[in-house]
Amino acid sequence: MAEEPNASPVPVLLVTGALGAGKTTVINAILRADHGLSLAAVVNDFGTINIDEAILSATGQPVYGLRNGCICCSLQGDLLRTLRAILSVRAAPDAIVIEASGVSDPGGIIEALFDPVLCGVVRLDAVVTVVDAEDHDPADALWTAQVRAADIVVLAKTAAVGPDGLAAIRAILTSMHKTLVLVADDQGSVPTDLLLDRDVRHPEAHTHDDGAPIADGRFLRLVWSSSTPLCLPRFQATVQSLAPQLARAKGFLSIRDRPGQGFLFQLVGRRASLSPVASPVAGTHLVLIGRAEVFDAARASAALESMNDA
Ligand SMILES: Nc1nc2c(ncn2[C@@H]2O[C@H](COP(=O)(O)OP(=O)(O)OP(=O)(O)O)[C@@H](O)[C@H]2O)c(=O)[nH]1
Repeated sequence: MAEEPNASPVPVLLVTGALGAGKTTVINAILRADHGLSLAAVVNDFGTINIDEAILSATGQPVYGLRNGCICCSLQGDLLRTLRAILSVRAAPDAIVIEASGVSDPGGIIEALFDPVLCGVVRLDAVVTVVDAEDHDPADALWTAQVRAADIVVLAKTAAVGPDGLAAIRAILTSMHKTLVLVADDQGSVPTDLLLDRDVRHPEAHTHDDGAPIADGRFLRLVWSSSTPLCLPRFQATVQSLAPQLARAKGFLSIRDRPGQGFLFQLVGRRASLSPVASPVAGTHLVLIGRAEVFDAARASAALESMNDA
């Protein structure tokens, strides 16, 4: 592969959901959105004609089609080959969006992404499950598997259901412990700040962005940086105290007891992780996205600052 040995793994957004739920529509909106990132999409139609590939190619971002199979089983080898091809171009994309076919259990794809060859060069960032607000079957095992795998649920076709219908599907998702639920508009648009890495990969764009509203004011973004290496237990305690207010958080950390080693921190839904990164990290740079109704950006910023108190 052509990428530099020390480059950080390219984040992968895995988009899953039932047949016809609205996955391609959502990916189309992600590829077209004004985030300034270069993306590549991998689509997996369960048929011989790759319609999704044709639709998404019109976005101008590179699209790679996997034909006539199902990534979760027979196409795993093809997925690995395709990801390697994407990463072998001179400038690797900022992120890769993979559309699973509607008949896929995302477990197989998630497993494929942890392939020993791939896991140093790509990193599963989030599983996004698109749910048709009008037409869904919570008794269906595949639907349940797709929703259970989700870090983020995107509700599509909500205009077709009234407030009661929306409340009903929200109640089902809440009972499945899905806390991060976004509502797509008719064009499939959702706030890409919650899905993509822009703030972390291009931090210079948001250094003075404390509590800025995003996504029609439903979320607030806080960017916090520090040149002082963090004390890990204090960081963990602070994140734990803030987590109930947060929809998403991520960033690069340097930790006092691990000089020279950078870490990537991720919080999505209820899942938090800290993983070492190959490239060196200068200081700490965090992006927190909180739910506007509960998130106090000033207090969160003060809590983060106090981690550096002697
Ligand atoms: N009215 C309405 N139609 C939608 C919305 N999202 C998707 N659709 C329509 O629903 C149909 C299926 O949408 P796709 O985005 O192709 O769904 P998909 O999940 O990619 O479908 P498969 O790849 O076949 O599994 C298309 O006709 C879309 O135009 C929405 O929010 N509102």
